Amino acid sequence: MVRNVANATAGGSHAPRVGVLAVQGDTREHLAALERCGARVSTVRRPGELDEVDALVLPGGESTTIDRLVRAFDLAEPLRERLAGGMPALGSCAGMILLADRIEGPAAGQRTLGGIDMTVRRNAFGRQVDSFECDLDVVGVEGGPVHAVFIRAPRAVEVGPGVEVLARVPGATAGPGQGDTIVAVRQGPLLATAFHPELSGDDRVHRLLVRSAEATVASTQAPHDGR
Ligand SMILES: NC(=O)CC[C@H](N)C(=O)O
Repeated sequence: MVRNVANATAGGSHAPRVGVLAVQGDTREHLAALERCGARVSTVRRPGELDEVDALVLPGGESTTIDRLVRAFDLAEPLRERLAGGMPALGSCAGMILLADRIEGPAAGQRTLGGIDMTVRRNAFGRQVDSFECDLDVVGVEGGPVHAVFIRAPRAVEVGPGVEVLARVPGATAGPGQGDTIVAVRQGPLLATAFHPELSGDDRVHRLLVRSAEATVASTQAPHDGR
């Protein structure tokens, strides 16, 4: 049951509205995590719904399918514009791929929305560790490591100078032949994780997004309209 906690943020200011892109992939767990962080939430399938949100989660799923569907729903250009315009966003797994400026050896015709200056490799952990879990220290997340669930996850193989690396999986965990691998990054208001933060019952990664959305909303509100 989804609870309305719209007034739960400190100072009684309006809680930000955070959308979850809902064309394919897992949305329910993200919506619940965002609500627990004090956001108002909604699903986004159309450009008009995108206009309503202050921030957006791009969930995991299948990045080629999500790419096809956002284009079919006329969402690709509006999404690119919002991302380029500074809307805070969190991309998880397939969502991380969508936020990447480049894919290594993309599937035929596959495009991304872009926003983060990095190259990602899809299904980067090979068969041995197709899916795995581990505890990771994530820069900016306080209170100990995050339990990270990886499902046919990508990794960043190259990041530009403006990209902050938030987490790496040690080579020993990532599997034979792998060095330390970049699995969480931030560039300005855009966050991406190769793992699924919505599946661990730990809302601290979502909280980073909601904080960023609160800051964006606060900076665009007139000084005296917060009552
Ligand atoms: N869990 C996921 O989101 C998997 C991502 C998927 N392997 C892709 O390339 O799109």
